[in-house]
Amino acid sequence: MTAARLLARTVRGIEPVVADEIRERGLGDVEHLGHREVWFRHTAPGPAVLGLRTADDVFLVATTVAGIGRHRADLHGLTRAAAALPLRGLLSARARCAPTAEPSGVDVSASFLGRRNYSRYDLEDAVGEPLAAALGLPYHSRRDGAKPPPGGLSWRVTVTGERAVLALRIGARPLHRRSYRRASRPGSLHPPLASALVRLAAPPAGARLLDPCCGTGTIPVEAALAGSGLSIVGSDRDPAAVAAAAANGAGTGVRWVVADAGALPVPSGAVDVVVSNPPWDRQVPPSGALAREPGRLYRELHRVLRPGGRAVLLVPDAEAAVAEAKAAGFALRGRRAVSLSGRHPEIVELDRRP
Ligand SMILES: C[S@@+](CC[C@H](N)C(=O)[O-])C[C@H]1O[C@@H](n2cnc3c(N)ncnc32)[C@H](O)[C@@H]1O
Repeated sequence: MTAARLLARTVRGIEPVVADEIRERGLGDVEHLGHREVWFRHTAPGPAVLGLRTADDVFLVATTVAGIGRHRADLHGLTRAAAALPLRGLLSARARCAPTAEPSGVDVSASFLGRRNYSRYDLEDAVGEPLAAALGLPYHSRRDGAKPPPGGLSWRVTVTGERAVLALRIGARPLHRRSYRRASRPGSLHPPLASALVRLAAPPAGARLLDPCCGTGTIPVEAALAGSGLSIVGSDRDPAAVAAAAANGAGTGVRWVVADAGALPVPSGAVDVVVSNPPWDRQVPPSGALAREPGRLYRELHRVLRPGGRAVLLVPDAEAAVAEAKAAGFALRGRRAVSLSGRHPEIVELDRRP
């Protein structure tokens, strides 16, 4: 049996974390990592691929097409390739992963790097129209900001250099859209990134995990859903944020607390792992003790963590964070830059020195 090629898309900077999750869950053999992409293969992919928590979305690769330059005429090659796709095989592979009702239509989302003499909508139409015709379904263009109705077959075209990749989304909606998200607020963290932070912290089964600036609770909820029987507390100084977190985390067993991260109601050494994205200046400013004295966070984390405990934090200024963490008694284990919505924060991994 020929293996299906799959493509997981994610946040720039956490591709290796996604690759690890794919391997660990036995979802396939990782082939290579690209810009926001992880390519893998599986002989018979099943519904488990939709359980990937660190990916934004997962697709079946339909084909790759060379010779897609910067001229509009170059799109003809893509149109011919889309019209000739072996659709039956693709659709049955998708149905094995995600049994769905009869699709309502076809939609396409495209992206490319570099200057081109066509728009992303031209690219989408070049693929969407022949695909819809071959499938006997209506084509729902995204031109002028139109939103395709739910229940369609969603395709993705990515052009890098002169190579286009055409792929079919497996799930009915993007994986990053979590069904637990009832409440959102400014600064809510992208769930796959929250999940990646938890994986980097690698809490052992039954560990005590704390997010002292939990906002709407994305990190504690992702940690709870990862399912290794953790004992999790999410706290925040803002009661409205804690109420939102409690709504998002209903039924997860996470304990929610209103507290200032500079003076946590937690005994010394009572925490194994801290995972958090502390307040960012422009988005959600620090308040209370953290506004008066930013280094206070690291001293308080050092106090509540047991010796050898770990903190994984997403911070806007890694240089400043690492300096403060070292002064408080942490050792730097690693750091990696990520790109998200035009911003470039860093993940810093810290070990609490004994
Ligand atoms: C970037 S947001 C966290 C977002 C969160 N991860 C989510 O997904 O919603 C930072 C949070 O820090 C909180 N915060 C600001 N100052 C604080 C302090 N002194 N103690 C605890 N929380 C604080 C804010 O209320 C805000 O909810």
